[in-house]
Amino acid sequence: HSVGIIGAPFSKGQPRDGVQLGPDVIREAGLVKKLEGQGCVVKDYGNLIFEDVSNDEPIGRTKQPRVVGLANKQVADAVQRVKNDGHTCVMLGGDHSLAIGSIHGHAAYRPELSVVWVDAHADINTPLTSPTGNIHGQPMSYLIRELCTKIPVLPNFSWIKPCIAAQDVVYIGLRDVDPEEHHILKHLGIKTFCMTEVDSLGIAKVMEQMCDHIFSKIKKPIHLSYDIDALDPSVAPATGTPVIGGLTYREGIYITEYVCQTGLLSAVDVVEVNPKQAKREEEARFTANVAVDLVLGCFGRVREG
Ligand SMILES: CN[C@](CCCC[B-](O)(O)O)(CCN1CCCCC1)C(=O)O
Ligand SMILES: [Mn+2]
Ligand SMILES: [Mn+2]
Ligand SMILES: [Mn+2]
Repeated sequence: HSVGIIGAPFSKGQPRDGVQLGPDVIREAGLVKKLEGQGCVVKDYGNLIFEDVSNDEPIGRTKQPRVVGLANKQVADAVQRVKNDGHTCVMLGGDHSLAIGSIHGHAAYRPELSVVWVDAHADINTPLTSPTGNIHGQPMSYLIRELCTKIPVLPNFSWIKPCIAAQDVVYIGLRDVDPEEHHILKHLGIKTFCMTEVDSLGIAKVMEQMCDHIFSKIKKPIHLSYDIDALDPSVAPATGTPVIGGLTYREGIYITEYVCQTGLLSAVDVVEVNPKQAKREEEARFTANVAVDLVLGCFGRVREG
């Protein structure tokens, strides 16, 4: 595997300080050395440098639109460049608003994508349905073609062209979905495997049925967007919006191993690691180590040795 890593130290899609430290704590947990140790060729493109935007007043309830729009344009260009250079792209967040740029840049390189969204949350609020105005709860609404009529004009967002079809999206791990989001998921008929289905089917069947769904027509490259809060807080405590009843470490890793063996993984985001949300230092380190293990699973680490 040839891997290109981009660090995106960005936090303005949500209100809690610390998630901008995610890329460096994940690197400090040995990501590059461990990938090389399992035979990957790794190019670390370093961290993007995000300019601040002064007077970034909310538009309606939507917070920090200008700095989020600007940052995601940089992410989109960087991801497209990593793909053009021939690597599978690993984007280290930073908050989940960064998926706007990551998926947009990936789709610019490969227009036909399937998106596997692993998260406690659906992140599909529109600016008008969001209860918080935090854009990390909204990224999918800017990307899914069928929602384009629901998105108001926002400063620094005009470059974004919806690039994903609802039928090419699958969710795994949902357990904290806002009512308006649930309406959107149902209305668009988006395939979801919430935690109830993970329990009733088991993770192996979930992955089989997920692939049946996204590969039902043609096999498209996979964009895996992995929010660390999909995992149970006992496994990944250092994150901004923890929700109990999450994926076990084994289920979380199984998802990455399964996606790896499809041979179709083209880009992966690992987001919402926030060391400052940990009660103790070792919780931050533990969460970073789990994030590293998820990436290793994406690139061929098998637990049998
Ligand atoms: C579920 N939607 C939330 C959370 C989004 C999490 C983003 B992620 O990237 O971490 O997945 C929360 C909305 N609730 C907050 C508490 C009161 C009820 C609404 C939102 O702010 O939209
Ligand atoms: Mn998320
Ligand atoms: Mn989440
Ligand atoms: Mn469901």
